[in-house]
Amino acid sequence: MVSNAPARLTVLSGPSGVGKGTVVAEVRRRHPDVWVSVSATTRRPRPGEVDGVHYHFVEPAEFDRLIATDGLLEWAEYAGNRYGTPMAPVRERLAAGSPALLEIELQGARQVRARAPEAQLVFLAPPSWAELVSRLAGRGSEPAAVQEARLAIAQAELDAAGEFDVVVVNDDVARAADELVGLLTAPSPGLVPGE
Ligand SMILES: Nc1ncnc2c1ncn2[C@@H]1O[C@H](COP(=O)(O)OP(=O)(O)OP(=O)(O)O)[C@@H](O)[C@H]1O
Ligand SMILES: Nc1nc2c(ncn2[C@@H]2O[C@H](COP(=O)(O)O)[C@@H](O)[C@H]2O)c(=O)[nH]1
Repeated sequence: MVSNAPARLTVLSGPSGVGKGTVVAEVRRRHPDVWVSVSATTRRPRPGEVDGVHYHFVEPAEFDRLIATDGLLEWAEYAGNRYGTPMAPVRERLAAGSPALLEIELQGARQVRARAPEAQLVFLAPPSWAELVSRLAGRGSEPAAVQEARLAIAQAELDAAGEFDVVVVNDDVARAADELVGLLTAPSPGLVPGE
């Protein structure tokens, strides 16, 4: 199963509210051995989010330090906050021959492509624009102005779907998770980013 798959770095990207976190949670419910990177962010935690589990919640100065010490595989400013993938855990996973999954936005996906061209880039798309708007509003985790900002970014992200190796439509969580599991288990060459 997933734990026996060859080492591969997979990026899951897609607009805010499309369901990336939901689909990854379903994949991990079925396959707890799937390893997902925990990002660093300057965003404040939402209710229920746990430091070190959902994100490493850091102050801007600590994020500056991570950048300055080349501690991030990629990072981006998104809707007023910064987000980045800690480099060391990803390198350790891949060097040990184990796959790694990143759930990140478009700018970060582009940086991974430039730094690790063999990475598999997967775009999660909504079934429609109206459904994306409805999911983001329905989640209710951001005020209306922040939802608007995220939707403005989402337009550009949807336009970039063609840059990805695969597009998975999240019309149904179970079906999208099936597809993602298939991609995570597909054969690929090994890879250690930054080497
Ligand atoms: N296939 C689906 N059908 C209906 N609702 C869904 C589906 N997938 C996810 N959702 C719902 O959409 C909302 C947004 O999902 P989620 O938080 O996983 O999105 P996300 O892409 O991780 O967002 P962000 O990038 O902002 O973190 C949630 O309320 C979730 O329950
Ligand atoms: N470039 C990166 N993007 C990341 C990372 N971790 C998460 N994200 C993406 O940011 C947005 C907003 O996330 P939210 O939790 O505030 O809703 C979303 O698209 C995430 O996928 C990262 O390390 N690098």
